[in-house]
Amino acid sequence: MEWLEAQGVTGFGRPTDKLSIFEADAGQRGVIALQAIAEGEQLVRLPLRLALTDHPGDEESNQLVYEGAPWSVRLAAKLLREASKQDASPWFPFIQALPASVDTPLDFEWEVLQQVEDPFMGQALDAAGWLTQDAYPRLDPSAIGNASREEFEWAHQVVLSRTFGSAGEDGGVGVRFLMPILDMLNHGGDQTPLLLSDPPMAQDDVRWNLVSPDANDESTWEIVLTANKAVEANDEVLLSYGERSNDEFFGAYGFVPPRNPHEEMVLFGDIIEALEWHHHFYPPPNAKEERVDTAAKYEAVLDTIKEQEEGDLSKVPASIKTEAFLQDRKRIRIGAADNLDGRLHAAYEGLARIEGRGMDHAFWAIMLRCMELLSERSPILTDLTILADPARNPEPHEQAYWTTILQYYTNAIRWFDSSPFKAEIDDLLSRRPKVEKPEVPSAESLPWSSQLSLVVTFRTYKKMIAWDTIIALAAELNQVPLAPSQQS
Ligand SMILES: C[S@@+](CC[C@H](N)C(=O)[O-])C[C@H]1O[C@@H](n2cnc3c(N)ncnc32)[C@H](O)[C@@H]1O
Repeated sequence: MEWLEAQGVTGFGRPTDKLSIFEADAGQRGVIALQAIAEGEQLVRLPLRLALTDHPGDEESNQLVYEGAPWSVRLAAKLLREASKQDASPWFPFIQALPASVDTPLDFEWEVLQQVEDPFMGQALDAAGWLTQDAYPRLDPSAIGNASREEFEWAHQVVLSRTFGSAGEDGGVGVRFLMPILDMLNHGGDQTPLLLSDPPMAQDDVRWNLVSPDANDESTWEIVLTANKAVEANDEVLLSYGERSNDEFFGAYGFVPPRNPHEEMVLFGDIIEALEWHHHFYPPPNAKEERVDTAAKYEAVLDTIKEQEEGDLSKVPASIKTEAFLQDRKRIRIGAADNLDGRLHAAYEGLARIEGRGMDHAFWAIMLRCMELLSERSPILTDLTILADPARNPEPHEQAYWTTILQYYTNAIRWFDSSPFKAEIDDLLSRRPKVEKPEVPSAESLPWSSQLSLVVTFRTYKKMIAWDTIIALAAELNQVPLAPSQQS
């Protein structure tokens, strides 16, 4: 605290200030209001020079770190260089306050990670693990203060779970930085009351802004923390880490926010995979059609989508268009609240038009894909039963939530099973080629742990998204009288 005061930080940690750090049982820390706070109150001022930064123009990093290293590797290397200087580093008190370990899925047990069930999350975790493995031997010891592999892994996880980014001039990310105090705030984002498609409420209490009274004099720049709403004394103060899907919160930060309306599920790796899948399940209605004619139809649809993609991409700031971003953007997702990827809908509608199928075909096809993905995972009702089990989930609010949700999806699935869609979908799914898969033990048979609880929660939200899409599309197709009631 003395260090913060000496650095010119105001509004934090002294007995008269309104905010302070608290530590929970498991060693997790957060920020608490010591007194009532009014909406709009400016709470903390942090001089920008306190930030440990990385940006493409950082000469020291450009010299020491290998070319093409991702920002997270560069910032982790910088953190380790400062750590190695011990108390000769101006950031030493900050570095000492960083968590000794960061519990993210990168360190989870193998049996637990096998329960994730989402192949795209699995790939993302493999890629994140590989990035650390690949980076360490490529870094000269002088770039990382002679850190060991374990120390580098720690620094990389610290960076992934605690970095903030300023807005860049082109609308992308400008400078990425680690900032004392700001990094003690836990996430409170948008949250829905029950289903992911329900209207959300924002849970964050504060926001940060970069203020630059004199644009030419960086020594005057500050990060200012301001209250978004009134906060009562003794309440935890939360900051939104942004509108992200659970993949990012789970993969980089090691938690799953409750009822996140920005949750998504990947249906296909890219639009080509989506078209190949379509061709398998919905071969051309005219059996005599030549292969070349079919190929031409698919190519016409693909060209239209690619043109649209290129148009959309041209509006994206250059600083955002990293290789990882472009790869991720190819993925075809569904979100909460009937949120379909426009490319998928346009592609399937385009094919329906060319092939003379009904215009509701796209909805049928997407519903089928959701069912297929669900059929490859453990049943949602089993997961919900686990999460609603008081022996596994003793927290009363959570248990009550999962019990209500279990009831809702029990009704929803009963409703779907008696709908006209069920037989047709089952028939289509029975035509899938059989794929041999390795046997994975059920989650129920594994010892219950906080890691397993997190993984089961993560995969359950994915299944909720898929079921919500099926229900919304079925209602849209209007062949059934009513969507299931939310009441039990
Ligand atoms: C920026 S730090 C926040 C401070 C951190 N709690 C600490 O003890 O140093 C981000 C980490 O805090 C935890 N965290 C933040 N928000 C959370 C939330 N809403 N639920 C659970 N854990 C959260 C996660 O471990 C995450 O990796």
